[in-house]
Amino acid sequence: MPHYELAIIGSGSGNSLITPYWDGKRVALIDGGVFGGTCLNVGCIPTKMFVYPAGLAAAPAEARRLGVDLNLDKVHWNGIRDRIFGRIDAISASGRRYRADELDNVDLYEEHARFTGPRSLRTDSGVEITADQVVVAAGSRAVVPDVEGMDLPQVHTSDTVMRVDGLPRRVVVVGGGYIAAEFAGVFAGLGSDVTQVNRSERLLRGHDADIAERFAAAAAERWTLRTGFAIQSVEDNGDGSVTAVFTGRGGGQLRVPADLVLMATGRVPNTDRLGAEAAGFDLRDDGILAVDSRLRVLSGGEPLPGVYALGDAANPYQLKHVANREARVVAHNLEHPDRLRSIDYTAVPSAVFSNPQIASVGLTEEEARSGAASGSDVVTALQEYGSTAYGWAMEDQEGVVKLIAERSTGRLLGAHILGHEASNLIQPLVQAMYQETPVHVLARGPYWIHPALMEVVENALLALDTDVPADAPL
Ligand SMILES: Cc1cc2nc3c(=O)[nH]c(=O)nc-3n(C[C@H](O)[C@H](O)[C@H](O)COP(=O)(O)OP(=O)(O)OC[C@H]3O[C@@H](n4cnc5c(N)ncnc54)[C@H](O)[C@@H]3O)c2cc1C
Ligand SMILES: NC(=O)c1ccc[n+]([C@@H]2O[C@H](COP(=O)([O-])OP(=O)(O)OC[C@H]3O[C@@H](n4cnc5c(N)ncnc54)[C@H](O)[C@@H]3O)[C@@H](O)[C@H]2O)c1
Repeated sequence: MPHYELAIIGSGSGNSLITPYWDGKRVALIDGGVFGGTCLNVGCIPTKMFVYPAGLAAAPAEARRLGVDLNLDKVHWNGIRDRIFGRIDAISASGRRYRADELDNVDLYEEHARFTGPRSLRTDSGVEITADQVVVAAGSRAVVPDVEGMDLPQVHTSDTVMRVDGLPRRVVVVGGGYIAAEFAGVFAGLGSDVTQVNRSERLLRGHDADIAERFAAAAAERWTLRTGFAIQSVEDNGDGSVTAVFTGRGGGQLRVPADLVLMATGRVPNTDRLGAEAAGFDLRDDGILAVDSRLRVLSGGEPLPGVYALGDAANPYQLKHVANREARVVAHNLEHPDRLRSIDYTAVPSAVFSNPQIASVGLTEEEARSGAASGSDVVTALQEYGSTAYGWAMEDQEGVVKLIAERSTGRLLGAHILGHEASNLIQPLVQAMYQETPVHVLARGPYWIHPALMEVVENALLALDTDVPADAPL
């Protein structure tokens, strides 16, 4: 039975745990899927590599508003696809080669494994592995509802949709979350006829209501959006196409013919396939492993020494920058068991890379108002991109910055941006929340470049009606 000083399940964020500290120490890296995990192979990176050219392809429509006639000649889907995966597959392969062939101290097990105890595992081929320390970095996977037609070749999840041959003419996107919004933007931008269908009336649940509503309005300008319909089945039309069939809340039926159906109906942590019970690991109701602030897995409410978890299997954010941060904490704790450090989830931002883009951090207005000691201590500001000089240059009609702050302290409680470069514009607000910089200091202390688009953030900060001390920057 091979014994290791460290065993890691998952080669996504888990791969980064093998620092030089482990040189000369025996490490097992176990992954039953493609080396490098979700973000690299089927997640953040390839999706954004499609988002960018889709934005270019959508440019003629926007340029016309500004008096520039552009024509889109052709979108070379297969060329875009092959360029993207030519780069990604090579990175995955070289990472695999490095771990499998070039590091003498690391054994790569390319198969699924389950726990038989807190620090013992069995792989599908029957190899029994024990380790002094163990990390669960097993990620999450796409789930689709149990309805007829999910096995048809035209039905995809985010795992497979980016590799299809040829740009599909008619695309149905099922769902209203991040993945649905991003792929609807990509396919619509590249020229497919997209219909997005969501079960509930509201898209992007969990986002600030003003932002979600404005996104829905903007989306409906770019593709067909239907809400209040749940997927019932996908039917094979027998001619290479399918029909996605939906049931309405009021009982009506919606039938949408398509060449491709993307199921973007959520992701679940891979903890149900880990043998977590055999190991005695505590699971939360949402299936995530229960961990303490040092990211040690809990058993009966108590941390198991030397057993850590991170990423989508251990936090509800399902974001790569959170998994990366957790990996840094776990890497430290594995190497310094006598000086454990805690994870800090202050001001975790996220972005939806659709068209338009959304970025947010902190509380929504609803959350802030329901949580404040007094509702009157919450102030908000809504600043349109179109109210700033750069917004005039862009003739922008939909971008907006929404800020939520505490009146008495000037503390920023939440920031939500919809529009061009939202994922970049939000960063000073993330910093302010993290460093607890009052909004009047952030607005009036540092200089803001004129007439950059970032002025929309400065103006939103200035518009917040917070109490400003007499000696505040002018
Ligand atoms: C389409 C899409 C777009 C995304 N875009 C973004 C984005 O723009 N920004 C962002 O921050 N996040 C994004 N995410 C989320 C991000 O990809 C994840 O949060 C992140 O990759 C999680 O990393 P991880 O290390 O926890 O898991 P993963 O990278 O999924 O790694 C887990 C690995 O464990 C393996 N594994 C699981 N169970 C076992 C087992 N029992 N035995 C052996 N191996 C096992 C799996 O094969 C997998 O390779 C996106 C996700 C998707 C699907
Ligand atoms: N840019 C990013 O950071 C990014 C991009 C993509 C994914 N992600 C991460 O991946 C996670 C998963 O993304 P997602 O979009 O799949 O999940 P999600 O939870 O955001 O959205 C799932 C959607 O599917 C709908 N749905 C669920 N079951 C359904 C059913 N039976 N019929 C019809 N609709 C149904 C839900 O109403 C919801 O709108 C996200 O939580 C996010 O953190 C992040």
